Amino acid sequence: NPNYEIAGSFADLRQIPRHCVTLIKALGQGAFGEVYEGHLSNLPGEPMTLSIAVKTLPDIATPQSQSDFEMEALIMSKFNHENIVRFIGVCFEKMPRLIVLELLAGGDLKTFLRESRPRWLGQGTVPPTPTLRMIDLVEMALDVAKGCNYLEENHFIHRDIAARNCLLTTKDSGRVVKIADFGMARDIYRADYYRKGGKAMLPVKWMPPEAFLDGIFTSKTDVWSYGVLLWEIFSMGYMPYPGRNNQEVMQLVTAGGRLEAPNGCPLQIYQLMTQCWSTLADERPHFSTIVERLGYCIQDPELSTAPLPQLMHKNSSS
Ligand SMILES: CN1CCN(c2ccc(C(=O)Nc3n[nH]c4c3C=[N+](C(=O)[C@H](O)c3ccccc3)C4)cc2)CC1
Repeated sequence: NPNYEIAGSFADLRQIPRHCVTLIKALGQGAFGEVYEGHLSNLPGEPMTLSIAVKTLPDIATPQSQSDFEMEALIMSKFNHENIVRFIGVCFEKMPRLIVLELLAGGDLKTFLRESRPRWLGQGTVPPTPTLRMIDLVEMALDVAKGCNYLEENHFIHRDIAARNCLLTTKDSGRVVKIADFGMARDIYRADYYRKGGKAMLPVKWMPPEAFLDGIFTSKTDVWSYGVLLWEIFSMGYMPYPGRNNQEVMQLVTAGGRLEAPNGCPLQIYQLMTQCWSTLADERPHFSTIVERLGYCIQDPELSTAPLPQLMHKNSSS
């Protein structure tokens, strides 16, 4: 499994002195402990104070989750790409242990999409905030595709590409989307996601048949998941296969069923999604092809200037 090529030990991780890190406020509940916004200052040779994100491991963590935590840091420290969250360093000298990462202040992609739906204000949809345009959606899709292409080039299988695992630098225009969670790849690396609750925990709605039937994972697995992420983006943050549970989705997909085109989705985007969902893994495009095709979409004036369809219902739960 190519992911085992992650060599190096934890000693290689950049250690940051604890006094350089100041926690400001909680950003959200991580899988381990809290994720905080913070400041990094007084680093030798670095006069500036940096805004950072800090993942903490609670003192009461088990030895297993301590090594999970270290493994996640080791994985992220290997990457160097503008569409993957930057690893800055670790503070393992005392509890709580900290992983210091680039701050992405816009929050996660799924929440952003749902918040960006034109709002329903009685007699019609009047967007109080400038709503997104089609080109914004294509640019966000292209950001994630570039990050995925980097992972594919480096023979790294992510295993959990989904809008919930991507973060934005800002909600405003000029936003950049980055892949920011490597928890699934880490669990598999430690070969113990069964410890984590096994099948019930698997992101079935983002997985191809060979993955949920036979446990086969390759970069073509990530391509299938990326197709579902594309569907998430162009549906403005819907849960895929609305109204169906994991079991029903597995039956539907193995029988050849696929997600339908989101309302108003450009044809060439939906065609790209369906190619990502080819039953035969080898028929799914490489991420380099996906990057190229989305690049053309951005150049297409027809598509990129199209307004988003006014979703004619409230911000429903789906
Ligand atoms: C009004 N809104 C409310 C929400 N708000 C936020 C909400 C969450 C965040 C946030 O978690 N930012 C992060 N920056 N860097 C990392 C982050 C998380 N990381 C992690 O590693 C986390 O584990 C992670 C990874 C992927 C997705 C979620 C969480 C690394 C920022 C703004 C903006 C303003």
